[in-house]
Amino acid sequence: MSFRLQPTPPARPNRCQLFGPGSNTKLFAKMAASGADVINLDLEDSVAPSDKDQARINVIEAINTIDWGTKTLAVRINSLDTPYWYRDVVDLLEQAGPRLDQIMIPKVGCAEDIYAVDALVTAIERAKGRIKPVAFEVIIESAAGLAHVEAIAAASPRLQAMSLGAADFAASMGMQTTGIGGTQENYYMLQGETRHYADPWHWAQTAIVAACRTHGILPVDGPFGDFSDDEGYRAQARRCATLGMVGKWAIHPKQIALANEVFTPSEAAVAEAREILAAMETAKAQGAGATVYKGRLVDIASIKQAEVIVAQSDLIAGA
Ligand SMILES: CC(C)(COP(=O)(O)OP(=O)(O)OC[C@H]1O[C@@H](n2cnc3c(N)ncnc32)[C@H](O)[C@@H]1OP(=O)(O)O)[C@@H](O)C(=O)NCCC(=O)NCCSC(=O)C[C@H](O)C(=O)O
Ligand SMILES: [Mg+2]
Repeated sequence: MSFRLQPTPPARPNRCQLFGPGSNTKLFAKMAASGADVINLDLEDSVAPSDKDQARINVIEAINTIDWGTKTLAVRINSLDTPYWYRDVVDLLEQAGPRLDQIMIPKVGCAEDIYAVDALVTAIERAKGRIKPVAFEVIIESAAGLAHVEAIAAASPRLQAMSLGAADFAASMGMQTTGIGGTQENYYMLQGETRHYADPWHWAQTAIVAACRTHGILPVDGPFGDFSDDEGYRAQARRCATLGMVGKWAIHPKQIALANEVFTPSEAAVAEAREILAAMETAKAQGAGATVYKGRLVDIASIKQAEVIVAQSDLIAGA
């Protein structure tokens, strides 16, 4: 371990991020009443170019007038290769009230993208006397984004969360698929006649988790497009939770409960983690750094592992 301690990410629940197009005002109240921890009002790819201006107006009005409870409230702006993004930032920062928590920056390719948005946001906050600094979340969804993921994670103290955007990522990488997340038909190894399916998103997710954990940011998995496939969503979410991600997007309300279920540690997992902590307390009192729990080794590293589970559970219980 480096002598530098690993920073802790923001202590807020981020199990499910529910998306809705900024052009579809009928969804806003339903999103506010949902069980999602984070709301992402979208100005980007779910909004047609002809609707961009109106969507921006809708979103600002919704931020200022709807009761969003204790949810983290975020807006996905347009990407830096479009003519829309600066107007998104200016209007949001000038016209949306303090209830706006976060701006999500899509298609980030390098740390300088964050620097550019940070400079604009900082200038407007100073000019307008905004007290609460707006946080950032970013989407890694291009080859460049993944190649520069660690520098991006280090780019601004505003950065709180980072997601993998499977659709744009697949396109940027030239992947032969139109699926958004999940199992891919041609990604398998052959053993005799049997196909063993592997996970083509795994390496990108792992790189994101490592960058996030290095810099105290919440790692999140992005969309799962087939919202008729609950078990497919669950399977991908479980793999992400196992890898260290804290949550996943929902692009339809039926995915919210699935995300909350997977990213809330089960009672059994929490009970086991507490038993490991107790076993290690007993071991330490006897001068031992390792002991046996249910027939397997537990040692000082097991304390940290168990503390991760207990901390996740406490965070959600206290939210
Ligand atoms: C996908 C949808 C267009 C489907 O909408 P719809 O046909 O209306 O679905 P249903 O009829 O099944 O809806 C049932 C009820 O649920 C409400 N609803 C639907 N969607 C939402 C929502 N997002 N939030 C809250 N409530 C919602 C309907 O109004 C129905 O209500 P009721 O009539 O009262 O029963 C639609 O779900 C949708 O627009 N989803 C969000 C799409 C989106 O935001 N996409 C952007 C994120 S994904 C992305 O950008 C890719 C990423 O960047 C990458 O690169 O990977
Ligand atoms: Mg995208």
